[in-house]
Amino acid sequence: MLIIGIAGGTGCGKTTVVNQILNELPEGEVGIISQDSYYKDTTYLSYEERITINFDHPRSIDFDLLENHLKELKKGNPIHQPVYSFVKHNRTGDTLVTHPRKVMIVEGILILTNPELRKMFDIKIFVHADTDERLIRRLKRDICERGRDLDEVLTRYQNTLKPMHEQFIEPTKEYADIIIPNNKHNTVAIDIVRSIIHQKL
Ligand SMILES: Nc1ncnc2c1ncn2[C@@H]1O[C@H](COP(=O)(O)OP(=O)(O)O)[C@@H](O)[C@H]1O
Ligand SMILES: O=c1ccn([C@@H]2O[C@H](COP(=O)(O)O)[C@@H](O)[C@H]2O)c(=O)[nH]1
Repeated sequence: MLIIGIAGGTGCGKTTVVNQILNELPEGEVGIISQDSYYKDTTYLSYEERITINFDHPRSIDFDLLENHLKELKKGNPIHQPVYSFVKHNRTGDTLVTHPRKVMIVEGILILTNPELRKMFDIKIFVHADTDERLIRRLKRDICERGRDLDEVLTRYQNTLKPMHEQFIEPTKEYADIIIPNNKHNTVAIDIVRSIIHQKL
C-alpha cells in the first residue's frame, strides 16, 4: 500500500487537490482518509464549550486513532472512519467503513506535525497558497458551507488560525517531498501526482 500525506493550511485547497487527483483515476482504487474525521470526540461538552476549542492545535486531533487505523488498513483490514460535523463541531456518531486500497491518501492541516504519521507516509505533499488567498477562500467556504458568519471566521482567524498556522503548520513544509503551489489551479502538479499513483495501481 502506498500512503500519500497531503498537508497545508486551511483553504490552501487540499480537498480540491485530492478531488482533482481522483478525477480520471479508476473509481474505488484510491482510498481517502480525512484528518477532520479524527477531531477528538467532545460529546461530553456543550456546544458553547465546544466552540471555544482550538481546532488548529495538534492536541485537538486523535492521532493515536488515526495511526491505528492506518496500521489496520496496511494489514488489509477495513476501518470505521468517524464522520465529523463542522456545523456541530463534533463527531456525528456515525462511521464510514473504509476499505484498504493500493493507494491511500491522508489529508489534513496537521498531519505532518506527527512524527509517527510522517514515518508512515511514502510521499509527503504540502499544498501552498498565500495567506490572503487562504483567508478569502476560508471565509467564502465557511459562510456558504459550514454555517459561520463573517465575524466568527475573522475572530477565529486572528485568535487561533493564524498563530497556529505559523507555529505548527507552515514549519511542516520542510518535511514535504513535493510542494504544490496552489494560488491558481495547478494542473501540471496534479498530473504528476496522478502519474505516480497510476504506476502503483
Ligand atoms: N487553486 C484554487 N483556485 C481557486 N479556488 C480554489 C483553489 N483551490 C481550492 N479553491 C477553493 O477554495 C476553497 C477551499 O478549498 P478546499 O479544497 O476546501 O481547501 P482545504 O481543504 O485545504 O481547506 C473551496 O471553495 C475551493 O473551491
Ligand atoms: O469543529 C471544527 C473543526 C475544525 N474546524 C476548522 O477546520 C479547519 C480544518 O479544515 P480544512 O478543511 O483543512 O480547512 C481548521 O482550520 C479548523 O479551524 C472548525 O471550524 N470546526
